[in-house]
Amino acid sequence: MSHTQDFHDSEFRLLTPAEMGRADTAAIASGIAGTVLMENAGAAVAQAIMSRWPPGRALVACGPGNNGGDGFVIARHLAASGWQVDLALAGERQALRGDAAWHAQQWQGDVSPLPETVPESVDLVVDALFGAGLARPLEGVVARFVESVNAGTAPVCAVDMPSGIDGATGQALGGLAVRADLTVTFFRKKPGHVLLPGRLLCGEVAVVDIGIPAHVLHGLSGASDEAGSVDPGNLVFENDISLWHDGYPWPSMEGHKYHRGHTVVIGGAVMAGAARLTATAAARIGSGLTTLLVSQGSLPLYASTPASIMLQGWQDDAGLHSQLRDPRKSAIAVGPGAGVQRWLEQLVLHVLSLRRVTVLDADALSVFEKTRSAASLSPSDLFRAIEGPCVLTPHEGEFARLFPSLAANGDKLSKTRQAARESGAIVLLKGADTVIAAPDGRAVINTNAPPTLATGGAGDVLTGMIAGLAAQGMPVFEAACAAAWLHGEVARAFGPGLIADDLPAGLPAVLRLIHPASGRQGMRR
Ligand SMILES: NC(=O)C1=CN([C@@H]2O[C@H](COP(=O)(O)OP(=O)(O)OC[C@H]3O[C@@H](n4cnc5c(N)ncnc54)[C@H](OP(=O)(O)O)[C@@H]3O)[C@@H](O)[C@H]2O)[C@@H](O)CC1
Ligand SMILES: [K+]
Repeated sequence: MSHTQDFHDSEFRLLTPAEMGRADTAAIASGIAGTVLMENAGAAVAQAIMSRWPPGRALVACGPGNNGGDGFVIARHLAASGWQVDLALAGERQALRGDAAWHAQQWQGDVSPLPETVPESVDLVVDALFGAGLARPLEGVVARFVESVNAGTAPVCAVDMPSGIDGATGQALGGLAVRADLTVTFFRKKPGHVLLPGRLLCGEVAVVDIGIPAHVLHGLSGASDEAGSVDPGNLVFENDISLWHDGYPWPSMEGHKYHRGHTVVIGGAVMAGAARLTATAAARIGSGLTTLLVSQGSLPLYASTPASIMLQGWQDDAGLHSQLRDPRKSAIAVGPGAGVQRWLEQLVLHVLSLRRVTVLDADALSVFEKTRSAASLSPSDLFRAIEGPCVLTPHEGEFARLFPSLAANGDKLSKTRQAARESGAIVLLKGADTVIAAPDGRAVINTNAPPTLATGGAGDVLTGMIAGLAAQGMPVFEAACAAAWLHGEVARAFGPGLIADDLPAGLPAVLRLIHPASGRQGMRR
C-alpha cells in the first residue's frame, strides 16, 4: 500500500459508515436511483438467506430508517419465494421517509409493532433494525427484542451490521447488540465487521454488490487536491496479501547476503528465550544476516542460539555502540527480554539516533512509562527521539503505558491512528484484531490471528519478522502488515498445540504458498 500504488478500489478497503453514505450519494449522483440501490440491497440479502436456509417462517424486524427499508424489500422477496413472513416495525409506518417509505408501500403484507420477544415458531430472524445510522444505545422495546433474539435459538441474518454495533468502531453502543449468524453488507466491509467485538457478533460476513460503481471509491476520504486525488493516508484496509505482495522482498538470483539485509537483535541478561525467538524469526523471514548482541556476561545464557545467528557479546556501552555502527546493519530490534532498566532507555535513544529501521517491543516500550520512577524518561522523550523509520509493537498493557490518555477511551482503530500520529512511529497494537497505523493515517486491521497465538513468545517472533522484512528493504508499514498476516497464517496452518518456537519453523510452508511462483496474489476467506 505504498503511496505510489492506487489501492482506493481494493476489495479489502474498509469504509466507515460516513464514507459509505458518501458512496451512496455519489452513486445516486451518477444516475442510480436510491430506490434501486435499496431494491438491490434487499434482493441480495434475500438471495443470501435463500442460499443458506430452507423456506420457513421469517420474522423481519424493521427499524425507522433505511436499514428498515431494506427489511421491507427482503420481506417481499422472501414472501415471493414461498417463505411465511411476519414483518414487525419499530416505530410508526407513517414516519418512514424517502426510499424506505417507498419500499414500505410495495409491501402487501401486514405490519405489526415490534414484539418484546421472538415467537418460538420463528425459523429465522432478519435484523433490519439499525445499520449505518445507529446513533445511540438500544433501549426500550428494541433492547428487549434484541435480548430475546440473542437468547433464542432461531438463526439471525443481520442487514448491513448487527443492530447495536457501531460500524465505525465495532463497539456495541451501550453494550447490547444482535448476535448474528450471517451479516450481509453492501459494497465494502466496514471497520465494525473486522474489529472486536463486532466481528464476533457478525457471524459470517457476506459483501454484496448493489450497483455502486467502483469509481466512487476515489473521492470518499480525506482532503482532495485540485486534481481530485485523495491522500491515501486516510484509507483503512483489512489485511491481505494483495496489499503488500508487490513489495515483498523475495530473494533474487542477483542477491547477495548483504542485499538481503542485516538484522540486529539486542538481548537482555535474564530472559534469553525472547531475543532468541526474535532473532530466529528475523533469519527465517529472510534477513541475510542476523546478529544477536548481548552483554559479555550473559553469553552463556544464549548458548543454545541457532548456529545461523551470529551471537556477539559487548563489554560496555562504547562496545555496544561500536557494534551498531556499521550502516549495513539495516534493522535493529530492541525489547524482547531486555529487562526494564535505566540503561535500556539510553540504549533505545542511541539506537533511534542511528536512524536505521528500529522495532521497539515489550520492555523497550514499558521502560518509558511515565510513572515508573521519578528519574525515568517519559513517552514524550521516546517520541521526540523517533526520527527515522520505527515500529512500536505494544499489546494493550504496553500501549496504556505509552499512551495513557488514549488507552482509557476511544476505539482501537482511532486510538492506534492517534498513537501513530503522536509518536511519529508506525504503531502495531496487538490483539485478535491487531491494528497497524502509520503517522499519515493509513491503517490496516489484521483478521487472521487464531486464539492459539495468545501464547508466550509469539510477540517476540512478530518483532523479529517485522525487523527481518524491513532489514531487506521492505517499506516498514508494509513489513509490519506482512509480518502480522504471516504470523496469523502460520498459526492457523499449525493448528492447536502451537508454541512460539513453531512460528519461525512454520514460516517456510506459508511463504511457499504465497511465493509469486505459486500464482497467488490475494486470499479471500
Ligand atoms: N448507504 C448506502 O449506500 C445504502 C444504505 N442502505 C441501508 O441504509 C442503512 C442506513 O440507513 P440510515 O442512514 O437511514 O440509518 P439506519 O441504520 O436505518 O438508522 C437510522 C434511524 O434509526 C434511528 N436510530 C438510530 N439509533 C437508534 C436507537 N438506538 N434507537 C432508536 N432509534 C435509533 C434514527 O433516528 P434519529 O437518530 O434520526 O432520531 C433513524 O431514524 C444502511 O445500514 C443500509 O442498510 C441500503 O438501502 C443500500 C444503500
Ligand atoms: K441491522
